[in-house]
Amino acid sequence: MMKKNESVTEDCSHDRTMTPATLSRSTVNNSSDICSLSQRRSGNTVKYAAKAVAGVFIDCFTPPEDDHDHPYYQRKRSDFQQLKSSSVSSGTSDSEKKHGSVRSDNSIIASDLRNGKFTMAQIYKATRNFSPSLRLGQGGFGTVYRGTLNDGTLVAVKRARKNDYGKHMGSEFRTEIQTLAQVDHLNLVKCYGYLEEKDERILIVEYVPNGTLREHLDCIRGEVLDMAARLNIAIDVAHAITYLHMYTDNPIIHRDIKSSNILLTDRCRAKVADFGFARLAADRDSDCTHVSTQVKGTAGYLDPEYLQTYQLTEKSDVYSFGVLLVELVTGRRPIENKRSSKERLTSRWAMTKFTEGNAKSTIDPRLEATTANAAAVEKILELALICLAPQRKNRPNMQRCAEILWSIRKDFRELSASDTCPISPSMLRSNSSSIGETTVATLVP
Ligand SMILES: Nc1ncnc2c1ncn2[C@@H]1O[C@H](COP(=O)(O)OP(=O)(O)OP(=O)(O)O)[C@@H](O)[C@H]1O
Repeated sequence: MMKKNESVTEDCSHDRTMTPATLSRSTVNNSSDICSLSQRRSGNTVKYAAKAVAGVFIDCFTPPEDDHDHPYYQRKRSDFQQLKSSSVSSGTSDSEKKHGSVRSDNSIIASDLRNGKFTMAQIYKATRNFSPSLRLGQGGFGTVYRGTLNDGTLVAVKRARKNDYGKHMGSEFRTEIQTLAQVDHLNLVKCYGYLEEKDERILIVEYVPNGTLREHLDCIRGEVLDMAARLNIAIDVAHAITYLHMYTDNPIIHRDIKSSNILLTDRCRAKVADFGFARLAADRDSDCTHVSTQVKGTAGYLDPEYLQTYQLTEKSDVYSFGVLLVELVTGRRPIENKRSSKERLTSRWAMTKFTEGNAKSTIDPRLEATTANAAAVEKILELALICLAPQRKNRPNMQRCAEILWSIRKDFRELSASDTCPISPSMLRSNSSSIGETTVATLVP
């Protein structure tokens, strides 16, 4: 029996190693983000402010530990039983047996995917031979295409890159499948099926039509997201991560929460994608509080305590979520290399401004200057501050984040309804808190 705090050291031999490709996408293993850690260390007054604030707030944010019965979260796993029980490694050579009842005309419908009754020929048909015109994007795993099934269902077909790192890509593929097979939530991208055939590895997931959150914040897609949409997105993501942490068979740590992994629907609701790095957390029922593992994630989003200790808990996702909240407020990327050194690390910059009582200077200039927006920004940054607490014990859990965001959205809606005047200067200077009983202004040196 493992003692509390004893780490579970897992076999990381299958983990993706650092490659020029992964580095160029800012996805790091270990050392490259140590640098940003030391940057964060130097002169980081925000950390100490965060620590102080988080310390005081800890009581307010101590979650009901065993509240797994929140009515919002429903478990619906039955659809995925087949997926789960299927063997990922089956059928590279025994294709005939595996795909015995594949449709002769190479057509394909959604239930075929779930039942594993499909072949590469059908995938070629659905993607028109992986037509470049259907290419949706490229990531660490490979290239993503839009596909159309015979019943009209649109799907995203993720085709693993074939290269020297095949072995590692294969492990990433399996990680993604095993994780996806467990989850079923409105705010998580659904997995429809997967296929391993010869050197092809194909994952077919729900098609989410409206690009990534990052594309929207960069204004290369759609209209500017207003504050109401940003709050909805934050809440959707909080629900998705809460589900992963609390309502799956085994808790799942996403490990790569970031704006480019948040896909948007036509109505700008969020679905969290890309479980390639996901790691099953320590079993809820065991005494173990963390898993020890090679550091993975994306620069700018990585939990400093995880970087130092290699110990992964759900609170690492909470930290990344804090970075995401700052992105939603500021519109900036977590690391902005072209800015002055004070502004390069967006979270540090925004938290410093917030604790100085100058949250207004961090607001995305594309957002309208209204009192409702200004008030929401104050409260979102306040939540970000505790999510970004250097020590995980001082961070709220995701369920608590969702609750706080509900309350921020409620206040925002009420204020918006009566919001006809632009922001008053005194409002922008105010740094008072509505989270918990305590006023942040009184805690900041
Ligand atoms: N389910 C989907 N529906 C629609 N488009 C998608 C879907 N999944 C991915 N995409 C598109 O394909 C691109 C690449 O996705 P992918 O998940 O492979 O990598 P990524 O998340 O961008 O990068 P990384 O591998 O570094 O996390 C995305 O940026 C998005 O534009």
